Amino acid sequence: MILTVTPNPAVDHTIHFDEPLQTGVVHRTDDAVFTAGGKGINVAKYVSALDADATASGFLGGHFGKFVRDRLDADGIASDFVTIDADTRLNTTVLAEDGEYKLNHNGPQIRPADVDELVETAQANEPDTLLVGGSLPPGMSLSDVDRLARAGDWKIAVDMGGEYLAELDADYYVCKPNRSELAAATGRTVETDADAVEAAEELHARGFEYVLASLGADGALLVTDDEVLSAPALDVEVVDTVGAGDAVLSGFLAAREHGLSDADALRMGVLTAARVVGVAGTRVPHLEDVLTNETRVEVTTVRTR
Ligand SMILES: O=P(O)(O)OC[C@@]1(O)O[C@H](CO)[C@@H](O)[C@@H]1O
Repeated sequence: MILTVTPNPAVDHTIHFDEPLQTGVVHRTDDAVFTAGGKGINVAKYVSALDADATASGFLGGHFGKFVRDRLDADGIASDFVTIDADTRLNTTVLAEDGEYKLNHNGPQIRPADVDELVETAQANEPDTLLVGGSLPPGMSLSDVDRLARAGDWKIAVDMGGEYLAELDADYYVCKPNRSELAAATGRTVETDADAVEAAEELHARGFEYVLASLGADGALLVTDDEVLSAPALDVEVVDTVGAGDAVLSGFLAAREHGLSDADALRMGVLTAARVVGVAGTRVPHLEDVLTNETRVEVTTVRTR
């Protein structure tokens, strides 16, 4: 079972305008979607849709926390959250004619006792893989993530910003940086595919067993102990890119739960992301047939190591 820990969940509010945004103007629309979000929660939703066993955990509080909990229940996603006194946040994505605006709140204050309860919750669930996804709310530090990593006999995956990846200390199974997170984690400039490979290999050398880099329209890379694999992105219509990186990691983790190879896990990541970018916000698209019925993505070996 995969336990996904989202320290900083959110109600994701995705709102669409057919015009460019302007200051001093009231823009109005009928097109708004509210979903339960936060990177770990998205992974729980996508992994469950990929027929792997997942439970969502983390901190929830207030009305938005109740919304997230109720939505997960309604969608049949197992959950085991720590209830906090402060309010879970609301994150807004504005899709306008002039682009995609992402507005994220830093989140509620977490107390040391909340972290203790989270560690106990993780231990009680006895997952074989524990994923920590997304930003850390005020009051929670990277040493708390290392503590979670060491608190049980599980493989630990992280879907966190590059500035976090640079500082983590425990032994990690997999991390999933995007291009800018690769740059932030390594201090390198990451523009070309070759730059991405070198930065991902540097992270692997720092102790991540797998580095799964999501590169948007350029697909994804997987660095393993033995090789560097690459998979192109599918050419699909993009509604928005929210949750795309979470989808790449979800495909990878679900494939590992199903006992698939490294190449198939990378392929499943890219195929899952191709479906997720086609729906608004972090809604879950149809994913059951992702590996069997989809055009096969050709995975190539960039280099053996
Ligand atoms: O502020 P964070 O924790 O870095 O990111 C949170 C978030 O933007 O990421 C998800 C998409 O990946 C959304 O569901 C959510 O709103």
